[in-house]
Amino acid sequence: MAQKKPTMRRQQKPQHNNGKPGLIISHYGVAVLVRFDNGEEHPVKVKRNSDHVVGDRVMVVDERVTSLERRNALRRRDPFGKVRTLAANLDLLGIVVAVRPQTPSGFIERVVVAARAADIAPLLIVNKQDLPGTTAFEDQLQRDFPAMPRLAVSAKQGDGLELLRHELAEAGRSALVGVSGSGKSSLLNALCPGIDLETGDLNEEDHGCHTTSVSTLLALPNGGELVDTPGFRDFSPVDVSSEALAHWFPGVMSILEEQPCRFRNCRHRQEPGCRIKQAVTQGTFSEQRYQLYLNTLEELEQLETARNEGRKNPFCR
Ligand SMILES: Nc1nc2c(ncn2[C@@H]2O[C@H](COP(=O)(O)OP(=O)(O)OP(=O)(O)O)[C@@H](O)[C@H]2O)c(=O)[nH]1
Ligand SMILES: [Zn+2]
Repeated sequence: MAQKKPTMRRQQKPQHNNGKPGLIISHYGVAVLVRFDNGEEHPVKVKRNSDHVVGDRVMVVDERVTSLERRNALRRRDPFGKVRTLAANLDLLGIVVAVRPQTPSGFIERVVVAARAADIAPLLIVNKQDLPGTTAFEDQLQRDFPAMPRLAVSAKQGDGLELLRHELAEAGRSALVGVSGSGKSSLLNALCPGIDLETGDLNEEDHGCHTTSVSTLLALPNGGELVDTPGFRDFSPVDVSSEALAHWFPGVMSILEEQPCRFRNCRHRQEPGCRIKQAVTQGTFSEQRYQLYLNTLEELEQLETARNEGRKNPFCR
């Protein structure tokens, strides 16, 4: 069948009314840098609390940015209860940890839950291999997260970077998360020589120190893209239903695959015949991790109750 000829009106429509498709590659708080599909890059103003993030496919019409539908997004609740989107359309999430500064207990578990629930593959990146104490730290990670893919690197000395480059190229689009000072910016600088991201001298007293203020998407020389996000000390997942939590929580499924709980909808609290409670009693699931599971479950249930009652996020201060 002959193709319908485009009308004159369509042909004459000015470019800016049609909108220009692109990708957000940097976020500056009040503006985003968009790489348009024609290769041009321009900053475009956005409202300070707009939900546009790095990795968003966008349409820009008359200097107004509209984010298109996301495949996924990494979101967390900040310490004030506000939901923050960190990046969109990710394939892999690198969780950067190091022997110093210590990653707070539960941080990795909660990031893993958020990543898995958003269909983003988590990868533990153990940085600062050059520091003493790393071997013992790695042994602990192996005991705590036996099923998690893990890579040992040193941004400073270059160890493991070839393998990391390969993983990132294979993955597609990745983001790095980790506590402040774990070395995310240093890793980006090492992987992308010449970008010169600001790195901070570690101040042991100032746990809240931030050296990264802008989130950026970088094209890696060997393939793949990487988003740098600011560091934070806690990671509270938001896009996980309380019912699904156990499914994503590290260490739970391997127990339930051996033998499930008596009740299919068991939340692993006080239900009779609960395999997770049993595993805690037998010492095969740590009491500390179980507490973390219960706390996260409680938080997610509170969020759901508030949502169902049309109330505001109960954690907002
Ligand atoms: N010894 C050693 N120090 C490192 C390594 N990687 C990073 N550092 C140091 O750790 C400190 C923090 O590094 P950054 O790259 O700024 O950490 P960050 O995770 O980006 O921190 P935020 O931007 O605050 O989130 C700096 O003093 C780095 O020089 C490493 O492999 N070995
Ligand atoms: Zn159970």
